[in-house]
Order: sequence, then structure tokens, then C-alpha cells
Amino acid sequence: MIPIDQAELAKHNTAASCWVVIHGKVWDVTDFLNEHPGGVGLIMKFAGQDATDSYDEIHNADLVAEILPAQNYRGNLGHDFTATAQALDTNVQKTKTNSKSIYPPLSSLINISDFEKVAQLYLSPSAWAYYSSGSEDEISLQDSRRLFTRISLRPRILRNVETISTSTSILGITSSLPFYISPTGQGRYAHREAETILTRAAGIEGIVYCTPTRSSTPHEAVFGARVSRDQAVFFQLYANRDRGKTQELIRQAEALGAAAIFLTVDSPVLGRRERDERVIIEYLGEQEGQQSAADAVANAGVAKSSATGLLSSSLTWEDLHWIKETTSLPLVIKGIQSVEDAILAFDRGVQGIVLSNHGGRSLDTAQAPILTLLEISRHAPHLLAPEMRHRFQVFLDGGIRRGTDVLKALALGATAVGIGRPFLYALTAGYGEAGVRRLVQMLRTELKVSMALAGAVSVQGVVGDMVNSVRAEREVSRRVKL
Ligand SMILES: Cc1cc2nc3c(=O)[nH]c(=O)nc-3n(C[C@H](O)[C@H](O)[C@H](O)COP(=O)(O)O)c2cc1C
Repeated sequence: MIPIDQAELAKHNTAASCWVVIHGKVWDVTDFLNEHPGGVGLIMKFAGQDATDSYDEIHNADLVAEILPAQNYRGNLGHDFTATAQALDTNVQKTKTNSKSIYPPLSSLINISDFEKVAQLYLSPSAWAYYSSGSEDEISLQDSRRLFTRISLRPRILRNVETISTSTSILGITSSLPFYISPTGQGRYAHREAETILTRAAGIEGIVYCTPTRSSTPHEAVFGARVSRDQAVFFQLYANRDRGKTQELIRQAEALGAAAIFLTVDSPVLGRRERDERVIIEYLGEQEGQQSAADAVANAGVAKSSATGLLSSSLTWEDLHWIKETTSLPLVIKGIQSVEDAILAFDRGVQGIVLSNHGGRSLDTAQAPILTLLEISRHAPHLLAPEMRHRFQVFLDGGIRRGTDVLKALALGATAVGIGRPFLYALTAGYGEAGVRRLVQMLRTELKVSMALAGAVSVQGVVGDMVNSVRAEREVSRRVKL
């Protein structure tokens, strides 16, 4: 590649053609301008110039190459460019600190929390904030975990637990484990090929991946990454304001071979993710003073920039009619947070529901999904009955981090659970497919050991008597009116 000189670089200083230099490499960021979490303005400040110092303040050194397609790299800046030797030294030093060799070998990670620690080290501050944050005071985020600690197990002993089977049926699909990978947007911060890797790893491990509406890679590539045509992949749907577009998306998912549609309903508007906003605001504040930081608030954060045009605040129960008419695929409502809505969903003939508060990212202080499960168990137990499962299944996600969490949810009546953030973390630090598979295998082992110790040899054998949920049940609402 011929080195690019300063004069050529300077020509690309508009939104129609915007090049920036990062660590001596020239990147064409024109297509990325509207997706930049910090807003268009921040990149445009460096259009046609060297952006390295500002870039380094907030991003890890590898991020640009991971996020932008390879063809956006236009070459190296020629020798006539005058970055100071000192700045270069500093940059080299920073690159070293970010180098992949500092991450532990996969074999040394033994639980989800280990993956989380590596991810925090690896991800840029804004990506870490986007992935890990909850809304406002993050009460819901923490509460999902807390509730699991308020449920204890009641193991049965002296049962032959030599052979344990963790396999189960999710919407008629055989899964080697009673959990699936929940849909998460912006997977590319963790790995450039996040969704295709998740699809492939799920296929190899015999579990189901639910791919998000707004995937970092085209849906064709996601479905194309299946290990066989029989591999089931669910499609998560944000219903667009434009009915025609939503119908088109559903038909596309159907044509690509989706096994079910998961319609997300817990985010008619975007929850306020303050940690996500703050990273950008603080950065801008340091750069330009408080006034411009205040101006940036309106657009700050990965969540705000990536949700543009995605959510619909006018969707109602009535819309289920045309959504159901558009497809013959099983329809699952994701984001049920009360027994009343669980019953409404059941009455409208959907095939399943996910008890979820979007991983604590939507309405802060919304109750933990496991509490919603207890609420259903108390007020509408028929929805959880094993004989109901051929036509209606209840799933749950949020804060599942251990095999025992899965066990508790199953014992309380869930058919299976979804797991979100841990799979993003497992993709980071270059672990990719190997990381995702290791995570599944770790959870498989944890679940098997927990089942053996609790006295259950199959998923069907995990029953209500195996948990003591008295403490958690004290928190179940007494205001339910049916
Ligand atoms: C970074 C991130 C992005 C997410 N994006 C989506 C999305 O695009 N669609 C959706 O329905 N849910 C989305 N969710 C919610 C997850 O599907 C899931 O409900 C939640 O992560 C479960 O909690 P857990 O992360 O504690 O397992 C997202 C969650 C995270 C953490």
C-alpha cells in the first residue's frame, strides 16, 4: 500500500468523506459517523487529521480494527507526517498495555465472574459501560442476583445420580441444556464477528442462540453460520413503528430459517443508562469544558445512539394480531414483568413468554424476574404446569450466573432460562468461539454437579420441593388483582 500523505488525508475532512489517523493508520470512518457512541461531532473534530490522542483517552487500542471492516483501513500515514516522537512513544506504550498477551489463558478461567473480570480489562470504557450497566441506580440489575441468594436448595440424598441428563425441549426443539443465549446488541465491541460466532458455538454445543434485531453482522451471515440446516436459531424482534418494515423483517427471519420470534416488549422507550452516558460526558467535559459536555448529554452513550429508530412506544396488545398473522413461527413475548401480563399473553395464544426486565436496563426498581415467576406460581400456577408446556412455555432471564440459578428457576416452574452478558464477556480478549464454548461447558458442569447434589437426574426431575423459596416469597406482591 502506498503511504498516504498529509495533503491527501486533509482532503477527507467532511461528513461525505471522513478519514482519521489512529496510531499511524488511516481509517475511513464515513459510514461509522452516525453509529459513533460519542456522536458525529466528536469524530468530525478530527476529520482529515490525527485522532490518536483523543481516541486513546477512551478506547482500547485494538477497538478500531475490531469495529471497522478491514476495507476501511486506507493505509499508513506517510513519513512526512509530523506526529511527535514523544507522542508515538506514549502510544506504543499504551498499545503494549492493551496487547492480548496480558489476558489469561482460557484454561485458567473457571467461572462466569472470571470472564467478567477479563472483559472489563479488555473492553474500552464506553463498551464496558454499555454492556455491564443497568438503568439509573441499577437496583433491578443487582436485585436479580440478590433474589437468587434468597432461595435455598433442599437436596434429596441417597438417590442414584450416576447418570445426569441436562437435555430438554424448548419450543419443541431439543436443547442439550435448559438455557439459551439471550439476544444482545452491539456484540462487535466484544468481537467483530460476535453473532456468527455465537451461532456456531451454540450449534456445536447443542443449545439455541437468539439473535438480536440489530445485529452487528447481517442476518444472512448469522443464519449462514449455523453448523447444519437443522440448527435452531431464534430471532428477537423490536417491532418497528412502520408495520410494513416489521412484517418484512419477520418474513426475512422466516426465510432465513428462524425457529421462533421473540418479541421484546419491555422497552417502549430507552431506559436511562447513566453509566453509559457518563463515560462520554466526562470525556467531553475534559476535552472541551462543561458547556459542550452539557450539549452532548442529549446524544451521549452507546445505548442512545444504537437504539435510534429501533424502539416503538406505540405498540399495544392489539398489535399481536397482525404480528401473529404475519408468521406461522412460534411467538414468544420477551419482557413480561407481572402475572397480569403473563395471563394476557397466554390468553392471546402466544407460545411462550420470557420473564425479563431487560437485564435491569429498562425500568429501574422493576422487580426481579424470579419474583415474577413466584407471582405466577402463586396466582396462575396453571401457566407453569408441565402438561401445559406443549402449548405454552415460561422462560426467564436476568442475573443467571451459576448452575444453581438455573436449577432454582427450573424448580420454580421455568422451562428454560436465557443468559445475556456472560456470552458477550466470553467473546472478548480474542477468546471468540473457544471462549463461548468454554462458558457453555463450565455451566454444563456446574448444572450437572448441582443436579447430582440436589438429587435430580433429569431436567424433568428438578421439582418444586427442591427449593425453599419462603424468604423470596415474602417479597411477592400482595396487590395482584385478577
Ligand atoms: C449489552 C446488552 C444488549 C442487549 N440488547 C438487547 C437487544 O438488542 N434485544 C433484546 O431483546 N434484549 C437485549 N438485551 C437484554 C438481554 O436479552 C437479556 O434480557 C439480559 O441481558 C439478561 O440479563 P443478563 O445479562 O443478566 O443475563 C441486551 C442486554 C445487554 C446486556
